Amino acid sequence: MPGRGLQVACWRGFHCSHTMKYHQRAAATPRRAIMYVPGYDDRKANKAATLTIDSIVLDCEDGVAINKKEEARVNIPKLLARTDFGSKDRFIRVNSRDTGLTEDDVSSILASNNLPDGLLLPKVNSVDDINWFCDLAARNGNLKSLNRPMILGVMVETAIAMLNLKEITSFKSNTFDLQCLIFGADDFLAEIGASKTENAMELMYARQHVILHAKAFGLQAIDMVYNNYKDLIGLQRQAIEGAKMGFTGKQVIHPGQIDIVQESFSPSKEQIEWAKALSIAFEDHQQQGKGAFIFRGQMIDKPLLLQANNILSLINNVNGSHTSS
Ligand SMILES: CC(=O)SCCNC(=O)CCNC(=O)[C@H](O)C(C)(C)COP(=O)(O)OP(=O)(O)OC[C@H]1O[C@@H](n2cnc3c(N)ncnc32)[C@H](O)[C@@H]1OP(=O)(O)O
Ligand SMILES: O=CC(=O)O
Ligand SMILES: [Mg+2]
Repeated sequence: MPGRGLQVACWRGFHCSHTMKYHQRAAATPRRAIMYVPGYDDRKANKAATLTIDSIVLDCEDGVAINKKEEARVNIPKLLARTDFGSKDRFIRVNSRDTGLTEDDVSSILASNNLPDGLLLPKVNSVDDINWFCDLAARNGNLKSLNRPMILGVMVETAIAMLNLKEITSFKSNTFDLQCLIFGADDFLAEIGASKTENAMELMYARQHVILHAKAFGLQAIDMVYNNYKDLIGLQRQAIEGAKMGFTGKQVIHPGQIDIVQESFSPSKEQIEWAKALSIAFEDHQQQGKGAFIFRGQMIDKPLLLQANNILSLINNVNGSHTSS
């Protein structure tokens, strides 16, 4: 798994040191693009295995018709057993609590010896939904066989979830490691009765709200799906916008979206060069006793160093995940 050693170490550190702050627990594993693959669809799963992507989500939820739910939940453990997905993070998205289908998903998927790296819980409305799911999984699943906590991604896609984000993002558990907060924009639009516009201005507040809470609690923030999968220019515009806003990755639905999204969430060569040069200049000026100085025509002080550090740690994580694959 990409960066798995570091990730486990971080988690252990989190539970050993109660003084560690939330913002220090962010996962080192890059999840720039996470792609949904319907859980019953072997052809798409086999295709996904050949692609260069950070994470895949084997889906039991909305990518799967109601009459295919059983097929998906039975097929996914078999897929995990026989398919080499390389260094990709393998998530499973179960059905949400309100559907009454989660219990069957959990007993089929987590009773298997072929567990995924992580689980996505959709349509979470409150921390109670997460506690309910974790209890269910602990009772019915094979989680004790893992020598690490199960990674958890929580999808927020309702108005009430937005109001409850603080308690949702502060969720902690011994068996689950909440790492990602994922914005389900399509369900959110339906819930609030809005229509998607070209520049998605109707979603700006919710997107920022998700980023704010994810970052306050050290979680990865994953941006919305771009449905018009043949429009690569629009995809790139929205992906770059999301990256600039502070999202760490984006959900994708088609292989054609992967490269653009992963590139949009990776620092450019120019940014890396800038960050390295700035770090050196900052250190030199610190030694001269200067907290603020001019670098390439701009005033630099500590916040700019922290921004440069973000770029350097992202590229380290991306490179680390590729060398360990
Ligand atoms: C709001 C939400 O919840 S989003 C999540 C729920 N939605 C989904 O999961 C949708 C996932 N995506 C898909 O099902 C499909 O990409 C569709 C329906 C959008 C388009 O399907 P198609 O028209 O069949 O795609 P297309 O013919 O362009 O596929 C090209 C190749 O990519 C593969 N492919 C397409 N989508 C995927 C995918 N999601 N994962 C893996 N492979 C895929 C196809 O199998 C095909 O490969 P192959 O011919 O070598 O086997
Ligand atoms: O599940 C994703 C969404 O956009 O809704
Ligand atoms: Mg949804």
